[in-house]
Amino acid sequence: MKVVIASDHGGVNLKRTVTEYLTDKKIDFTDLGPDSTDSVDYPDYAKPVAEKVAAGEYDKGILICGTGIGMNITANKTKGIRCALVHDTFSAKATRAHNDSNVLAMGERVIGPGLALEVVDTWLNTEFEGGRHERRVCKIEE
Ligand SMILES: O=C(CO)[C@H](O)[C@H](O)[C@H](O)COP(=O)(O)O
Repeated sequence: MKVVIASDHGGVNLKRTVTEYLTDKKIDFTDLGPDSTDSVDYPDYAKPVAEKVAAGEYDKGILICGTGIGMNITANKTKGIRCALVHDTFSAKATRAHNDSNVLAMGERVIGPGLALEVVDTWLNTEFEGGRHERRVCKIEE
């Protein structure tokens, strides 16, 4: 699995925690930045992640800002992206199983690092169920 990840300044610390987890799990990932807490604009980082996932360069994307909301809104403007804003493991599982979400958005100012890693682990390791959900995902794409 190939993962692309980015944040804004409000998500850079949680992004470091997540990239350490990805490294530990030997998951192939690319970090599109930023590397510091200097203020940046989240659309500048969310859009490239969405475009790379939509183009098939990566299987999944992870976006982290203060709330996750701005990055979630931005990513979902790209055709083919189903970005889910998630801060609990039930939703992490459900959005993979039912929505086949291909980008995960989280907020560093919302969730602690321990739960965030559980969310990431659940989201990366849950398969799409297909069946009735396939029909609904097709309707989103239409
Ligand atoms: O996009 C967001 C809100 O929808 C993120 O939380 C941003 O990280 C936040 O807006 C950044 O705010 P700041 O006051 O410039 O740090």
